[in-house]
Amino acid sequence: MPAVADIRLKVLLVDDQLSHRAALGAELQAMGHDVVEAGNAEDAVALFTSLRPDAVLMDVEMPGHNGHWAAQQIRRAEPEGWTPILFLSGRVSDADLAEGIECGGDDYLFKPVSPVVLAAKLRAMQRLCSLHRQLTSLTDQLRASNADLQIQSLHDPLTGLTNRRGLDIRLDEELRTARRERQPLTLILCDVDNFKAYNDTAGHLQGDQCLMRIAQLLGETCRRPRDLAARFGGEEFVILMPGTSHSGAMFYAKGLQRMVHQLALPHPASDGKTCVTLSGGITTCVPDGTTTIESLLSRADAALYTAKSLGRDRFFCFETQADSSTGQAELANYDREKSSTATLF
Ligand SMILES: Nc1nc2c(ncn2[C@@H]2O[C@H](COP(=O)(O)OP(=O)(O)OP(=O)(O)O)[C@@H](O)[C@H]2O)c(=O)[nH]1
Repeated sequence: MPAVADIRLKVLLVDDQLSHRAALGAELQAMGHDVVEAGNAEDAVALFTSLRPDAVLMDVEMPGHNGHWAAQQIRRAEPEGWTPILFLSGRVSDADLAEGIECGGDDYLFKPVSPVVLAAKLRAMQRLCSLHRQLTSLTDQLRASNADLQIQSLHDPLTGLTNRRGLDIRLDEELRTARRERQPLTLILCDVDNFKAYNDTAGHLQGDQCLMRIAQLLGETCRRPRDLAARFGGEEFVILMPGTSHSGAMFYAKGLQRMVHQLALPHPASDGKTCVTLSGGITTCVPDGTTTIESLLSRADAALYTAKSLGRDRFFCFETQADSSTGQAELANYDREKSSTATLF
C-alpha cells in the first residue's frame, strides 16, 4: 500500500465550461493526479459507471441536468457511497448546500478554486481512498479465509476427501433429489480389512500412508460428476453414486476390488493375505418418504458386516432394497432385472 500522500487519484472533473475544466484539470495533474473530464451531467454519470474514479469534482449549474442530479445517479450506481463528490459552485446559499449534501455530495469548493484549498481537500480524499483500499483488501482476505475455512470444514485433513460433515450435506441433497426424480441412489460403505493389525504391526504413520493411498484410489474411481468418495471415519469410506442402479453399483464394486488388488499395498498382518484388501456393503434404492440418511447407512453397514463375516475382501449387497412398492418397481425397471437373493462377489 502506498503512503497516503503518494496515492494517485483518478479524478472525474465535471464542468460545462471547457476553460474551467482546462484550468482545474491542469492544477490536478500538477498535483500528480489523473483527470477524466465530462462536459455535462449525463456524460459524468456514464464515465463514473465505466471508469470508477476515486473522486468527483462537479459543477452544480450545467445545461440539462445539473450537478445535484448527477450526484444522485452516482450514489445509485455506487450504493456504498465511498467515492467523494465535491461540488464546484460560485455562490452557495445554506439551502443550496443542504440540497447538495442531501443529493449525495460530500463538500463544496467555491469558484475560483484556491490551489491551497484544493490541495487540502485532495489530501482528505487521498486519506479516504487509502482507507477504502485497506478495507477492500481486508474484506478480500476475509473472504478468502472464509472460503478456506469452508473447504477445511468439509474435508478430511489426512486424505483430502470429503469428511463426514460434507458427506451428510451431500447425502441429504442427493437423497432429496433421488426421491423427487425417482432415481436410484447407491451408497457403498468400504472398510480396510484388518486395519488394526496393520497399525499394530506397521505403525500408525504407515497406517496413515495406507489410508491416503486407498483414499486416492477411491477418489480416482469416482469419475461421474455427482459421484462422491468420502472418509466416513477411521478406516471407513463411503462412495455415493447418484443415479446408479443396483447392477451399476455391483459393476463398480467389482472394478474397485480389482484395482485394490492391482495396487498391491503390502499388508503386514492380514489373515494369510499379503496385500491390503477392502470389504464393502452396498445399498441401492429409489428413496421414498421413509428413506433417511440413517436408514441408508444402516443398510450399508449391515451389508458390510455380512461381507466381513463371509471372509472379507469382498463387497456384499442384500437383495434389491427399495423403500416402497413404487420404488421397488422403479428400481426393477432401472436394472431390468428381478433380484431375489443376496448378491455376493
Ligand atoms: N493409521 C490410522 N489408523 C486409524 C485411523 N483411524 C482409525 N484407525 C485405526 O483403524 C483400526 C480399525 O480397527 P477395527 O475397527 O478393529 O477394524 P479392523 O482391524 O480393520 O478389522 P476388520 O474391519 O474386521 O477387518 C483401529 O486400530 C484404529 O485405530 C487413522 O486415521 N490412521
